[in-house]
Amino acid sequence: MLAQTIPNNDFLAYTLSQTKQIQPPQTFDLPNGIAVDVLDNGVISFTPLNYTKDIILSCAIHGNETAPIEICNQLIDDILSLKIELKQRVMFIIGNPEAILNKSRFIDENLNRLFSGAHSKGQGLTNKERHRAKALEAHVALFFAKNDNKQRIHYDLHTAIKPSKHEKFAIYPYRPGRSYSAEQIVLLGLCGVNTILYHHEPTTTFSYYSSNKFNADAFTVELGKVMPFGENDMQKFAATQTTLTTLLSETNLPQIPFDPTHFNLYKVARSINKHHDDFEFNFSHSTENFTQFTQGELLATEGGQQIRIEHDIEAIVFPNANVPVGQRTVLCLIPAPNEDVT
Ligand SMILES: O=C(O)CCC(=O)N[C@@H](CCC(=O)O)C(=O)O
Ligand SMILES: [Zn+2]
Repeated sequence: MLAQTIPNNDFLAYTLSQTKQIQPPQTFDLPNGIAVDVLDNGVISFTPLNYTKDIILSCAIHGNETAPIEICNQLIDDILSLKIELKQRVMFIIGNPEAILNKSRFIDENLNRLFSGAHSKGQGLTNKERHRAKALEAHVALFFAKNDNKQRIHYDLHTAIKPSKHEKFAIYPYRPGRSYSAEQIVLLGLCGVNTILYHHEPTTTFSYYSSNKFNADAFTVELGKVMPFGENDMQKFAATQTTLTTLLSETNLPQIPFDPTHFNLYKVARSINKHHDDFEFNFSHSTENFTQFTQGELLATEGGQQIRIEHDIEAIVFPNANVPVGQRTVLCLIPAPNEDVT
């Protein structure tokens, strides 16, 4: 039965084989009593009899970010083949299967700019990413709706286009009125993620959607640099894989106090959006994420205007001039050692 449903327990291969002809939702039980629901193409949930957390692990919101896909597919295989004794309810999402097949970040539009209803604004539901964003929002809403007394967690796993001075880092979505979670930052640290960026405003990303709409402990987690399938050094992700396994298979997590000196803590000072087609950075294409600039330095030009560094020192992340007008070209960061973490 199981072998027929997901051959070789390879959910990625199964998902990629289904992009043209999507099967209706399927439900079955594992021999250890875990209920498995294949809810949509690339969406699968596992429900143990008793649990305390509702966890979402998503990957391939950008189709060419392969390491997170390999990590999630391995975790799914480990659950299906009973190597992991699952103690928490979990839903895995392979975000954009068609972009995976196309080996590209997206097909028509950046999926991670289409959440919190952005899919239906402006031009409306006119392409596959817009439909997918709407469908994924519904899956998240249904998954989290089942319980309102469990801890909700969503790690949206990515890899970055540029190399980074801090290889692994997480974006903590804007959450006014809620302190940051020490337990979660410590857990990210165990994943090898020792750099945190506190976002300063609402966004249309997947992690912000889960954080804002469902009070989830949600993060965009950047695990390294984008590589094609077969070129990821999986040793670099061993701590992440082990810690996510612990998250899924333990009832109680290790109690480690949060020590801010173990982390690089930044907050977003500003997000620089593109206003003109001629937007250009004043630094080389090979500049790494977290490169620092000093006050007054010229960062970029567009429409005859100069954009300069405003604070004493700002570090940049995700520079990308090749985005549509209106979208983010870069985030400028300043140190944030004293945010409210409890
Ligand atoms: O390396 C890059 O330029 C982009 C990597 C990436 O996909 N990052 C996410 C961050 C989302 C967030 O700000 O939470 C994205 O740009 O969608
Ligand atoms: Zn990404």
